[in-house]
Amino acid sequence: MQLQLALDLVNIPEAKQVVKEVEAYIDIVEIGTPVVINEGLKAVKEIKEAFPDLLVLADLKIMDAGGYEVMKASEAGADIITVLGASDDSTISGAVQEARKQNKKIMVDMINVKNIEERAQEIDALGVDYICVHSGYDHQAAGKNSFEELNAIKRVVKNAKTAIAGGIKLNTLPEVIKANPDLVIVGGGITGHEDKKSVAAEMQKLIQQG
Ligand SMILES: O=C(CO)[C@H](O)[C@H](O)COP(=O)(O)O
Repeated sequence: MQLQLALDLVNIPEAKQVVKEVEAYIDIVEIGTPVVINEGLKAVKEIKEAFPDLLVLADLKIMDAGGYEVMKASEAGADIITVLGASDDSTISGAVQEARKQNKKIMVDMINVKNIEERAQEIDALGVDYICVHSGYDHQAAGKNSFEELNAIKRVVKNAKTAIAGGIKLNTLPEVIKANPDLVIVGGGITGHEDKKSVAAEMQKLIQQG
């Protein structure tokens, strides 16, 4: 099981500072959608250049033109790029095709997908690398999480790795670990703390203990 740090509410210098603090305890660093909106793919490029040994995920949440957008994120240095599960199969296939050409990986974000098991099965057959259940900020504000959805996709996904994101904190991580996803994505659960290093270290320790 791997740990991904999601950076959403920072500019590029702040992002570099946070990654420097926790890099020993994370496997993947995510340049979140708000960072890409504010700073562009330059944020991906600068983080990859500063931390070449970390995998960098560009959370573009692609909804259309999958091939083209994956190509642009790949040029910026992204190792993994996100596409929305709600998008058309042709968009997801286009993204996968381009990712194969560029030696990159595709994560499908299932945010707001209703028929989660059926859609996860269809998406798994398209050859994506990760399928991620995700309670976005607006769902989190309504007190929701994706723990049940993780169990649901784990029942049907045969090829892709599974991931979970959305409001995961140190106190809820043990429940997530029990469901055994391949990847746990944490944003505010790390970045919201003064001592980010200790929280990331504790999370990595819990993950290693299984
Ligand atoms: O993609 C996102 C929001 O759309 C976030 O990166 C993801 O939800 C993880 O952040 P947090 O742990 O703070 O919820």
